[in-house]
Amino acid sequence: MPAASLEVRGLKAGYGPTVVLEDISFAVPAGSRLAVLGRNGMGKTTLLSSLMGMNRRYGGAILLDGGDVAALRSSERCRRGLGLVPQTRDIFRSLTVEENLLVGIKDRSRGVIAEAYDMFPRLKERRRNLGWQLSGGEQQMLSVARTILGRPTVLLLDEPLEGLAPVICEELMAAFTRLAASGETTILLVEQRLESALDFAQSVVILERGRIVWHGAAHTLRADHGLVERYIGVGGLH
Ligand SMILES: Nc1ncnc2c1ncn2[C@@H]1O[C@H](COP(=O)(O)OP(=O)(O)OP(=O)(O)O)[C@@H](O)[C@H]1O
Repeated sequence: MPAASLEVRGLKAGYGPTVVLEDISFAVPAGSRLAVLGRNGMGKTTLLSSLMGMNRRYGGAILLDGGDVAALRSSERCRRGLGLVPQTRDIFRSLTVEENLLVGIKDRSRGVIAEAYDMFPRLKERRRNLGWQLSGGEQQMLSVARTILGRPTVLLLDEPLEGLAPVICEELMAAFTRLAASGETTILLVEQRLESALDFAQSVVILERGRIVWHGAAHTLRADHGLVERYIGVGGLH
């Protein structure tokens, strides 16, 4: 399946009675790469979980290739092509790498696991290891690989580089870039490492207190240190 477009219109969402996101609107063309930036606690994770239908929505539309999925439950949104790699790296710690991948293949044949091993050869070497025996970087690769085996047409990545060594970050970013280049997945990346996010993304939205305060091209943000200091913090770019 080719990548899908994503359009969010007037999304208002939060947790129980607490409204976190207000009036969120943006569009991501099919096959493109968007970075979602902002300081801690500004609503980035809430945005991704709201797109997946994992918390409360008060209003607004979420259009996947033009079809509104906002009223659908999470499992149905997954079936329609949304895939999330959560910040918590949710792998099964007591299952092997291969067993974790089998969970991700949905109704496809076991052979597709080779795709995950092509993407991250390290996982093949460790295929009989249990989840808890993996390093943080390997756990993240497994979490990403498992989501990708579900063939998402829009992939949501929540701070995939958090706490990882630079060499592992490079390996992950290279894999995301290859994935984006395949034309099969539109990618939304939430990331604190600004340089990596701007190297990867074509466009950017910046969240502040649950609202979009800036939306534009990655190269425009990179060139505007004043903007970076204002919304992301001093030292964001080197
Ligand atoms: N389960 C929850 N119940 C109530 N409020 C929550 C819940 N999770 C997050 N929030 C609140 O929502 C706001 C946005 O949090 P969120 O985690 O989306 O921000 P973030 O930009 O992803 O931050 P970080 O970079 O620290 O992960 C914060 O004020 C937070 O306290």
